[in-house]
Amino acid sequence: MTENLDLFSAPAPVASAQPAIRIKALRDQLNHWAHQYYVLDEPTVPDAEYDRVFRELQALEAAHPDLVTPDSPTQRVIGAVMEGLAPVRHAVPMLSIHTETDTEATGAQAFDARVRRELGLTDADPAIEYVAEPKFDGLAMSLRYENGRLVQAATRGDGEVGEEVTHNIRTIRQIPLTLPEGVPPLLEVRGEVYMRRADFDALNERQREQGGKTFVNPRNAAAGAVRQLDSNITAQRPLSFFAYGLGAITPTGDGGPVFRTHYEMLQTLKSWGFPVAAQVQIALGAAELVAFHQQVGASRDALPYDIDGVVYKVNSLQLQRDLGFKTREPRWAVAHKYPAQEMATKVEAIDVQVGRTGKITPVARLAPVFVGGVTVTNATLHNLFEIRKKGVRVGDTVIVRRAGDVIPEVVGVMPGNRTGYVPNFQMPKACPVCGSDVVREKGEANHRCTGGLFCAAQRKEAILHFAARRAMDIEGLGDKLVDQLVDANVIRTLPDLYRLGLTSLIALERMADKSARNVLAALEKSKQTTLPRFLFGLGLRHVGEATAKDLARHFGTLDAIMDASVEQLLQVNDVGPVVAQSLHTFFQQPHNREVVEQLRASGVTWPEGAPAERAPQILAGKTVVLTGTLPTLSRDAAKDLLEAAGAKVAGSVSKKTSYVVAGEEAGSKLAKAQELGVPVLDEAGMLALLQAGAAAEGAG
Ligand SMILES: NC(=O)c1ccc[n+]([C@@H]2O[C@H](COP(=O)([O-])OP(=O)(O)OC[C@H]3O[C@@H](n4cnc5c(N)ncnc54)[C@H](O)[C@@H]3O)[C@@H](O)[C@H]2O)c1
Ligand SMILES: [Zn+2]
Repeated sequence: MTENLDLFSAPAPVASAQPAIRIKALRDQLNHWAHQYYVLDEPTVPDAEYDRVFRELQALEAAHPDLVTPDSPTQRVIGAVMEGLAPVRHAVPMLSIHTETDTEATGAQAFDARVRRELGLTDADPAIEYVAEPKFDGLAMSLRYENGRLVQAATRGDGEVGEEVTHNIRTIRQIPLTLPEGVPPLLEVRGEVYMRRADFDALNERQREQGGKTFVNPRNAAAGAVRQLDSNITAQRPLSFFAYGLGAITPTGDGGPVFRTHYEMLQTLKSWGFPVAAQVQIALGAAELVAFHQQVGASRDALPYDIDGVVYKVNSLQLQRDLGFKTREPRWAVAHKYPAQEMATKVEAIDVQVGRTGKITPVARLAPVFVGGVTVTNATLHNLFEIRKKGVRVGDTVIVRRAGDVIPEVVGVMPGNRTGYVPNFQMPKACPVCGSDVVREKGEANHRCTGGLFCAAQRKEAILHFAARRAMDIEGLGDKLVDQLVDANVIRTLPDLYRLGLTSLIALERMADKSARNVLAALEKSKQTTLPRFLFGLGLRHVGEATAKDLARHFGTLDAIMDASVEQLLQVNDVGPVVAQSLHTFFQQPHNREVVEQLRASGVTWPEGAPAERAPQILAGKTVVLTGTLPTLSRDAAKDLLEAAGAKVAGSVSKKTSYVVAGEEAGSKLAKAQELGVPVLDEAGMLALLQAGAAAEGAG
């Protein structure tokens, strides 16, 4: 391997000196990589590197035809049969496709010119009709149907002999198991098994969370899934299929050819229930092939699956027969690639980034590399475990993948490129943005900053959460305004919200005087709240509305919660070790306590109660109806308070109603209460009742 890699990094001088030696070295290298790629489903170099070495070998062999041997990778389809899978001899060989490496226009023109020359056409003859298709990045599959039933599915293997994978292919829902009546008695449909990008990302995310093996790319994941011995594993890997051709076929009826053109064949396969890509289209002459290449290239990122190029095929099946085959590829088709989605480059440093929810993501700073159509200088390493598993260290040459709009990631390390000792990457102990402790919870793969409210990286998300309807309910404080406030550095921590003045608001772009006043009024109103809302609003990890209520009921006061030990927190309903530890860590951070104190100092307040066991259930068994708009409390906040005191909050007034709490524009419910003689309270009256009742109960 080391010897191979020396060659890989310093090809030129050897090449000129000893073509025979160089040719042998290149073949060994390609065979080695192909074994990892096709047999082990574990490529160790990007396709672009493989292709580059492949082209070098092709060029050398072209210059020294006497050195060409039939076993050269340029002369045969590479592949093998995995142990445990039965070999299948293909009735019609499954070939490769010649790759046109020229630029957009010249690639298609070169192919068209070659086809015309081989068919003996002159400039006077009309343009040739082609079918242009996406080149799906998966693995080739041959599906054999006898009398309309799927009887065998086989991989390409070395083109002559593939692997039987029928048991696995049956788990793919897109592949019909039976065909409509009237199909040829023997029919081999060929196409590509692939994995959609979203399915691939979800699969890897799942693997990452469970600490399992992640896959380098969708092609690799699909190949691995298809070549399983246990079809239960395949069934858990979401695979898809596109049909693009035929193998053996017995003609129906009169024995004449079943199809005249490739396009007609694809349309028929579609009508029989096979997925055929919507992009497939007829193209007349080189010009339309070029247009197709451009058009599909422009929409490549938007496709839900990876393609590595497009394929041009002569449409007429008669012309295809006339053109025939070379050793490893048909003369009537060519693949025209796009810029690679995986490239090799060097890791110059590893930094960390703090996300909006505090997640700390290690990021590789890269030597700039052109991949997936853009220049990439950063790629995610996901988390510490992924770094360890892949063995990435600073200075390594790594494989970077950028497909679609997905953020670039490091998928692996090129083997054998490290020359000296390089220390392993370590997670920082303190958040690089705010300096708070960085922790990793038990059973979690990700590290997080505990800075929460204090951490600038988490500020926007934290403010939006705090202002949410179910939290502090600050009307008018939405996405755009929060972006503006944080970007202009007007708000750095939550307490800054309550320091907002008219001038600083109006200074913001597109902020009218009226809306500024509304925001200030909403802020003022939000100060009267409840403990569960306040707790929920702090956006503590794992503390949703229900947990916030449980905590408030159990401890009664915020101070009791902040000072609680992990053991004490564990006493609360539904609070497990993870939540207890996370809460405890949060309130141990001086920054977080300070934020809470400042909020209280700016006037945020709530009625505090006693711990749950002695909670004053002064309204136990009473029904209360809320109606109209209260001056300071929102409906939800008032409801929380009443329920905490044991009341049932009902929607309509009846004889059984104990109290009606009425605000402005109370309307018919107020009238009904007066009619039935039910006591009516305003907000102040309600609060007085709750406090007086609590005091009386506490004394008694
Ligand atoms: N990274 C590595 O180590 C490594 C090793 C070996 C090979 N490779 C890669 O494998 C590829 C070489 O493979 P190949 O010789 O199998 O050829 P190929 O994969 O480039 O082309 C032939 C294949 O294209 C597929 N295909 C997709 N869409 C198609 C369509 N519409 N019509 C027909 N066929 C379509 C079929 O599966 C067919 O077998 C190269 O891309 C190479 O980089 C990589
Ligand atoms: Zn931080």
